[in-house]
Amino acid sequence: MTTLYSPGTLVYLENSEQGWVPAEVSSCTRGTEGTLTLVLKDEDGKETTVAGSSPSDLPHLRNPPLLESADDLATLSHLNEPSILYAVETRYAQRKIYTYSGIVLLAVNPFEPVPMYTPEIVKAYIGRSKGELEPHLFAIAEDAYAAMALDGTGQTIIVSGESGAGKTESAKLVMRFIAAPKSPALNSDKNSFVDGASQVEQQIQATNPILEAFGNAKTTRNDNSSRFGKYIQLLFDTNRQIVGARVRTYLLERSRLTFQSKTERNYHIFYQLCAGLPSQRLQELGLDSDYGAFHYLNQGGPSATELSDRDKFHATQEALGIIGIDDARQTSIFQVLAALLHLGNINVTQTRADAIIDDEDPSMLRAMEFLGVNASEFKKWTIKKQITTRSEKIVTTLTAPQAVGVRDSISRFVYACLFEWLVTAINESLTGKYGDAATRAETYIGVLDIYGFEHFDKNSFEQFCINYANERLQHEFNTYVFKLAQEDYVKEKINWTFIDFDDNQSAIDLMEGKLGILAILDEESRLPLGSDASFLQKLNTQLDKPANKAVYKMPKFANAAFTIAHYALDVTYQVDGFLDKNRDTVPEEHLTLLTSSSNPFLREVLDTALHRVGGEPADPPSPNGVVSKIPDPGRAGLVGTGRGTSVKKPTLGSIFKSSLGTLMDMLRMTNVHYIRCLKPNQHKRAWEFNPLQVLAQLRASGVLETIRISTAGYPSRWTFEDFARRYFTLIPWRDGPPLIKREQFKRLCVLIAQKTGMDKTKYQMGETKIFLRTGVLATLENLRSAKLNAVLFLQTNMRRLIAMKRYRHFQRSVLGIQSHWRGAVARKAFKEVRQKARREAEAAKAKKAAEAAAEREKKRKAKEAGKAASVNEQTSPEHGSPGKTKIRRMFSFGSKEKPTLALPDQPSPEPPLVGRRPSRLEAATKRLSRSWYDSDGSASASAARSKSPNHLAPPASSLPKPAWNASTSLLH
Ligand SMILES: Nc1ncnc2c1ncn2[C@@H]1O[C@H](COP(=O)(O)OP(=O)(O)OP(=O)(O)O)[C@@H](O)[C@H]1O
Repeated sequence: MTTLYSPGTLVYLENSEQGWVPAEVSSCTRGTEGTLTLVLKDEDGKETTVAGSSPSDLPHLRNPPLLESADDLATLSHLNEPSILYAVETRYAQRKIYTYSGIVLLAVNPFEPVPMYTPEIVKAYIGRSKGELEPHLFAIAEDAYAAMALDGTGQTIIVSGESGAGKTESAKLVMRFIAAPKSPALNSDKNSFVDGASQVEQQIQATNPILEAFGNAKTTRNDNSSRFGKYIQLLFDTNRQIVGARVRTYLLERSRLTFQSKTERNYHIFYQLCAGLPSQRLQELGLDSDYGAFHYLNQGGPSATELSDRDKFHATQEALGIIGIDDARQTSIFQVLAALLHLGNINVTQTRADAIIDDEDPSMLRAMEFLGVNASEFKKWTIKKQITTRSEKIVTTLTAPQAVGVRDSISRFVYACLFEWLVTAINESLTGKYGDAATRAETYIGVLDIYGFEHFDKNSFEQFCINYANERLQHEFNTYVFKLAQEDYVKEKINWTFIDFDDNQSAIDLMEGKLGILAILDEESRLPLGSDASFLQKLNTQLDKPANKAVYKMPKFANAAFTIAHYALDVTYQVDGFLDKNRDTVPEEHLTLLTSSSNPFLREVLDTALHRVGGEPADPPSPNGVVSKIPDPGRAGLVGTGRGTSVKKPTLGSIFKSSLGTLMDMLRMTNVHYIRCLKPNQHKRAWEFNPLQVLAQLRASGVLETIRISTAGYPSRWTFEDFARRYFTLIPWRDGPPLIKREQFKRLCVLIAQKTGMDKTKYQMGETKIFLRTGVLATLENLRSAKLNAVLFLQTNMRRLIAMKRYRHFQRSVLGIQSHWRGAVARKAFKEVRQKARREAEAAKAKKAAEAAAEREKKRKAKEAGKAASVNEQTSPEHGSPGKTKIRRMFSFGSKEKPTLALPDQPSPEPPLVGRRPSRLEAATKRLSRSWYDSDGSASASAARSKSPNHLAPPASSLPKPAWNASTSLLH
C-alpha cells in the first residue's frame, strides 16, 4: 500500500466543511520501521503532513482522471468514500443525475424538471441492456422487464432514500416506463405510454392523487411527503402484457393525524376538504374554509394556498370517481373525515383527578352524529377505563390527559381504517372485485417506494420502525450483493475463500429477536402499569451486556434514551411515548361502539380494515376458486384493533414486524434492483450539492457498505478482451497486436500481468474474466497514461516537424506564383499605357506639324504679297532689309513656339530604345507615365501638367488603374 505514494500522487484530505478535498503528495519520506511521512498540498497550496504505516493512517488515493467521473462507481480502482462522493458530485455538476454503483442506481434529485423522460428517451431505452446507454431509471426498469420477460421470474425494484430525495417521483417514472409497450407486436393499445397513457396506466395513475391526498402531508423536508411505505405490483400475463396491479401499503404515520409540529401539516385531504367543498356542504358538515378552528389542523404551520388545495380536491374527487367510488360514497368519506375533525375539538376538562366531558359538547354531538355512535356511551368510555382481572371487571376514572389520549387514539384508529379501506378500493379497481387480474397474472414487477434511514435530534418510535425496516432491507441488500459477487467467482472458477463479512445481523437480532427491543416493548405494552421508564429499565438490564456491546449502548448524557449502532450510524432513541405509540389501539369498549355504528359506511370501513388482521389473504378468493400465483407482499394486520386475548393483543410494533417479514420473504423470491435516491441539499435548491449531506446519505443508503464488501474480494473484473485491448500497449509491440489479431486475449492478459510485474496475489484469471483487487487498475492506468504521454510527446513533435516542412515548401511556392503573376499583370498594364501614350503623342505631333505647315503657308503667302508690294515700293525705307528679318526669325529661340525638326506629312519612324538616346517624344512619354504612376494615382504634378495645352498625358480617369500598389516599383 505504501508503495502507492510518491511525489505527485493524488490523494484526498479530510475537510470539515466539504467532507474531502483533493490534494497532491509533494514529498514522501520512508522511515526505518515502514513509516511513511507524506507532505500534502491541497488546491489552495496549504500543506499538511501525514505519517503512518498502515493504509488507514494514510490519505485515500484518488483515481486516474479516466475513472474519476465513471458512470459506474464499481469500475473505480480506488473504492473509497471520497472517490465515490467526488464522482457523484462531478457528474451532478455536469447535469448527470444518475450514476451506477454496481447493481445500484444512484439518483440525485435535480429539484427542477429535467428533459430526461420524453417519449424519445423512453424509446431509446426500450430493448437496450443496462450499460449500453447513460445510467437512467429507465435502464433499471428495462433490465427488470427483460429479466421478467426472459423466464417469468418476479422482479422488485426498491426505491429508497430520505424524505424529499425523489423516491415517489422515481417510482412513478419507473412504473410509467414499465407500462410502456415493449414491442410493436404488443403495441395494440393505442393509448400507450409513448403516445399517452395506457388504460391500466391511467388506473394506476389515478391511485396517485388518492394516496397522496390521504397519505401525504407537508413536512419540513418535503411539501408532499409520503407518510407511508408503498409496494405497487404490476401484474403481467403470459404475453408479458400488463393485466392489472396491486397496491400494498406499510406503516402509515398515524400520529400526524392528531399532532403536527409548527412547520408541518396534517394530511392534505383535510385542507382540500375545507378549501374545495361548496359552502352549503361545509355548513352541513359543520366545517369552515377557515380550518384554524380545528385542533387537529391548527397546531401546524402555514399551509399551501387555498387555491392549490381546492384544485387538488377536485383532482382527488375525479380520481375517486375513476376507481369507482361514486358521489354517495365520497360524501360518506367526507362525513367521516369531518367527524374526525370534530372529535379533535371535544373539550376534555378535569375536576380534581377526574376527566370531564360536557354531555352537550357540540363537537362531541356532531362527531357522534356523523359516526353513528351513541354520544353518552362514547363519553363514558372516553373518561373511564375498564380493567378486567381474573375474577372481576374494575372501572376507573381517567385523568384529562388520559381521556384526551383515548379520544386521539380513536381518531387515529378510524383514519387508519379509512386509509386501509381506500387501498382495498384501489385494489378492486386495479385487479377486479375478485382479484381477477391477479389470478390471470403469470408474473410481476414490483416497485417498493419506502422511507430511507432516518435520524433527527429527537428520534422516536416512528424512526425506530423506519430504521428497523431499513436495517432489514440493508441485510437483504448485503446478502444479495455478496451472493452475486460470490456467484461470479464460482462461475469463473477462481480460487476464492468465502470471506465472512461483518453484516448487520446483530443489529437486527437486537431489534426483532426473541429477547429484543420489540419483544420487550410488546411485553411492557401489555402490562396495565407498563411505562416508558420501566421499558427503558428492562432494555438496560436485558440488553446492556457484552454480547450486545457493539450494537446496544446506554447514552452518557441522555437519561430516557437508548442508542443502537445501525449499519449507517449510531442513533439515539428517546423512549418517551414508545409505549403509547406501540399500543395505539382503541379500548375494547370503543371498538364495540364503532363496529356497531348506525353508519353503514363506517361499519364497512372497519370491517374491511379489520378483515386484514391475522394474515388473511389480501385478494378475496375468486368465485371459481382460482388462487393467484403471484406472491403477496402482504398487508397482514396493518390495523391494530385491540381485539383478542390480552396475551395476543397485536401492537403496532408486532404488526409492522410481521408485514416486514412477509415483504422480505417475497423479496427473496424475486430478482431485486436498487434505486437509491439522494437529496443534494436540504433547501430543495436546484443543482446545489452539499457534499457532507450527500456523504451522510451514501453511508445511510449502504452504498459505502457494499463497497466495503466489494473491496474484500476482487472489485474490478474485466473480460479478457476488454482488458487486453486496453492494456496491450504496456507490453512490447511485437507481442500485443499479433495476439489481438489472433484473438488470443487470455494469453495477452497473462503477458500483460507478467510484463507489468503485477503481484500474483492481486489478480486471478477466471474463465472469461480477469479479476483484480482494489488499486491494481489504478496502477495499470498510471502506467498506461505514462506510456501514452511519451507516445503523445513523440507524435506531437514529429507532427510539428512535418507540418513546418510542408508549410515552408508551400510558402515558397506561393511567393513564386505571386511574383510571377504580379510581374505579368504589371507588364500588361505598362504596355497598354505606353501604346496609348504613343498613339496620342503621334496624333499631337501630326496636329502640330499641320499647324506649322499652315503657318508656313500663311507666311509664304504673306511674303509673296510683301514681295509684290516691295516691287512697287522698292524705294520705301521703312521696310528695312529683308535679309535681316529672315536671319532674326531663324535664330529666334525666345519664341514660345518650338521649332519642329520633322516634316509634318512625314513622321519620323520610332527608333529602337536600346543603344541610343531616347528621343524627346520618348522622354515625354516616360515623364508622362511617371507622373501617372505617382503613388497617389492622381498626383498633383500630373494635374498641374494637364493644364498645359501641349501636355501629352491622358486624363487621369481615362487611364487604366494599376491593379496593386506595388506596380509603381515594378514599372520603375
Ligand atoms: N426526477 C426528478 N426530476 C425533477 N424533480 C424531481 C425529481 N425527483 C424529485 N423531484 C423533486 O423533488 C420533490 C420531492 O420528491 P418526492 O416527493 O419524490 O420525494 P420522496 O423521496 O418521495 O419524499 P418523501 O419520502 O417525503 O415522500 C418533488 O416534489 C420534485 O419537486
